[in-house]
Amino acid sequence: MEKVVLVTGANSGIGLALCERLLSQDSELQLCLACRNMGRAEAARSALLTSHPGAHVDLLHLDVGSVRSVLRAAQEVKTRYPRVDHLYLNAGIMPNPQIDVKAFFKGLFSSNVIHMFATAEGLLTQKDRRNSDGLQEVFATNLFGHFLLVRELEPLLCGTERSSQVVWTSSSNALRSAFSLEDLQHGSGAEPYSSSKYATDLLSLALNRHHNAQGLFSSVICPGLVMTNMTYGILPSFFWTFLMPIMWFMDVDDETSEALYGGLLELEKVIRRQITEEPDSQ
Ligand SMILES: NC(=O)C1=CN([C@@H]2O[C@H](COP(=O)(O)OP(=O)(O)OC[C@H]3O[C@@H](n4cnc5c(N)ncnc54)[C@H](OP(=O)(O)O)[C@@H]3O)[C@@H](O)[C@H]2O)C=CC1
Ligand SMILES: CC(C)CCC[C@@H](C)[C@H]1CC[C@H]2C3=C(CC[C@]12C)[C@@]1(C)CCC(=O)C[C@@H]1CC3
Repeated sequence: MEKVVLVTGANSGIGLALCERLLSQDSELQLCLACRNMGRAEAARSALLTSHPGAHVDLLHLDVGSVRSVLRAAQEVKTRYPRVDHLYLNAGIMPNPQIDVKAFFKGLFSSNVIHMFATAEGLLTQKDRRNSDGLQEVFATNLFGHFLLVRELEPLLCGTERSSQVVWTSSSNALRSAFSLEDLQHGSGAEPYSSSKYATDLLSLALNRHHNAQGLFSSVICPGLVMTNMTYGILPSFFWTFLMPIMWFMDVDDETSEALYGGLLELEKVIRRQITEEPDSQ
């Protein structure tokens, strides 16, 4: 049976790249691009069909920052599909980002430099505002609209014979220090993005607690630093050209992960030898 996969914010950046990858891995799936800007959604669909002719790619209008739009879109999904196998909650915004240049140069010469480049902690603030539903826009878009979508699609995600996966695009910029239960929407702080991403991580945990028994499994991913409209909104592209080599230099993960892999293979050899040489104690 064809898998039904729905991706929010699928018309650009990470969402569109994800759709490309999904179709490369399974050309049979029914892919639904859930987007706010339908012009860009059409263009994304054409691009996907050019690289994957014959693929099944649908469009759905969804503004995750609007409660009415989420309810309407969820209703539409229920009429179109019998279930949703994978739900990628990827749409996100970081409005009016400001960089604290002083903190950046201070961090550059501190022992905290890698952490600063990896998480942007202490570097970034945003200017948020209330939307027409009376919610803080970053919270509404990055978290609450998606929460509502999951709630509305529960019948298609839970209780079916197969399990379903909900995957959130979170961030290394998810900061506990930015989040408060007393101010869920981060109306009074200057780090709504970090707060919304930390809340995303918490919500994913809670969804597992509430829904694993019904076959819904939630997880978060952090894509690292990716050049998209979001990052080009933080600094203009020529800046990134200069910064990228430093970013690669800072990225120790590949090397460390390879070293870990090698270490584990060595340990595996030792352990295997040990259990074949030692008599079973039981
Ligand atoms: N780039 C990076 O380095 C990182 C990004 N992320 C996360 O990745 C996700 C994707 O961002 P990225 O690809 O970088 O940036 P882009 O700006 O390229 O993509 C954001 C996507 O979200 C959509 N979107 C924004 N607001 C809404 C809305 N109200 N309703 C529906 N869709 C909406 C945009 O569509 P539209 O055309 O309508 O604007 C666009 O498709 C975000 O959640 C972001 O926080 C996480 C870590 C790092
Ligand atoms: C002042 C300038 C010369 C240099 C500033 C560097 C910063 C622009 C970047 C350093 C770490 C980056 C980062 C992000 C944005 C750009 C930096 C702050 C993200 C917050 C982008 C979106 C995410 O979700 C996570 C990223 C973490 C690292």
